Amino acid sequence: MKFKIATIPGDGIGPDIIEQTILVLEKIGAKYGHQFEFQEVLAGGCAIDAVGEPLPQETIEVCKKSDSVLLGAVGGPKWDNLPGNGRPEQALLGLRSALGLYANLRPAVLHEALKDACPLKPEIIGDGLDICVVRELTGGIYFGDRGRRPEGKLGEEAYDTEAYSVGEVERIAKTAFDIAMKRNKKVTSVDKANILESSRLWRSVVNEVAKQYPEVTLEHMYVDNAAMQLVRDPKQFDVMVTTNMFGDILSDEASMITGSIGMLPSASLGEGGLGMYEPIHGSAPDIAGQDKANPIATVLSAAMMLRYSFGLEEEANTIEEAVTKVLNLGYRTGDIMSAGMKLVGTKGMGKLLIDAI
Ligand SMILES: NC(=O)c1ccc[n+]([C@@H]2O[C@H](COP(=O)([O-])OP(=O)(O)OC[C@H]3O[C@@H](n4cnc5c(N)ncnc54)[C@H](O)[C@@H]3O)[C@@H](O)[C@H]2O)c1
Ligand SMILES: CC(C)[C@H](C(=O)O)[C@@H](O)C(=O)O
Ligand SMILES: [Mg+2]
Repeated sequence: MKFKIATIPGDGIGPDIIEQTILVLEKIGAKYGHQFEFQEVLAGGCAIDAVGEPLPQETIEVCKKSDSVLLGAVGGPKWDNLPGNGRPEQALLGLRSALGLYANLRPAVLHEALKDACPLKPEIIGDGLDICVVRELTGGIYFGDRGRRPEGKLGEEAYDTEAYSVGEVERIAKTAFDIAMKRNKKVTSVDKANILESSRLWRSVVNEVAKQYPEVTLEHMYVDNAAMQLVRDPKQFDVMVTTNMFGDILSDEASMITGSIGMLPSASLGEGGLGMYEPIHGSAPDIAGQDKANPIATVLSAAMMLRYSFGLEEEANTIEEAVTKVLNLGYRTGDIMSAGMKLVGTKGMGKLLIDAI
């Protein structure tokens, strides 16, 4: 089969990890007889430098005409002093919103071979850890009214607003329950309903949606407690569903369950088949262009693309099995390195994965 993939390397380590992921996809294409057609487009800081804006219209058009989007990362210190709405990170929000990608799936799975890289105690890890964070992605405080008042005057204040509609909560709750039905049938909804009105609405809508899923156990948890419980007893979680900002923070925390933020992939999905796939980490300016970045989170995001956008389950499994195989052989990038293991760079890890496929 033939698939069109828009690629957005972006900034920092983005080009390093996307290069390896494209090579992995090409290998999958050769093995299974698929043709992946890649079209690279600009977004983020590199787009600001090239054309003066973080998200050129052409990028949105190319993404909309593609079968899916593969993104590296955007942002970096070079653009840190730009005003909020001109920053590289706005490209991400613009893409998520323009493509209607309201559901962000962030699976945190600890590979058996990486138990040593996980900072949690062996008795907490037990026989392994596997949590799926379902993050609402096109609403909440990221997209609410914001500004300064009175602008530029003495005593100026700044504000950001969190707002959620019933429909927005309903659809992300359904996504979470559907995923839980295919996993261990437990949903933990994370909010701050002891303070926020938007969270009180969130909680009541999640309770309503839960009635359609009698087999799933629903639990509500305040976000501060959830942050603590993720470290104290992560095994209590199966699917965690939460707001845009809480999901951003909790998924970085959950990434340590996997051993490193360089291991955690994501899929951003909407109503149609078009999805955007990206690692949850950022552009890691401290290691950019040094052949040090772990490409596995991006490679695993490509596996999610094959599964969710293209329906290529076997091909997705092949990528995931290749990751497991290479880790079992003892190869590690710096972020997941531990005693006695073999250190490789971004390119070396990419080559090992391709050979394993
Ligand atoms: N999706 C995205 O494009 C995205 C996500 C998060 C942050 N950002 C942006 O990235 C920039 C840097 O942000 P930050 O430093 O807060 O977060 P970051 O995720 O880029 O880096 C945090 C730490 O994790 C390490 N790290 C991240 N990915 C890694 C990988 N694949 N392999 C090995 N180590 C890795 C980095 O070296 C750094 O020490 C900022 O401009 C931020 O806005 C972009
Ligand atoms: C860079 C930033 C806008 C982005 C977010 O907060 O959504 C990132 O942290 C992520 O997790 O994808
Ligand atoms: Mg984040």
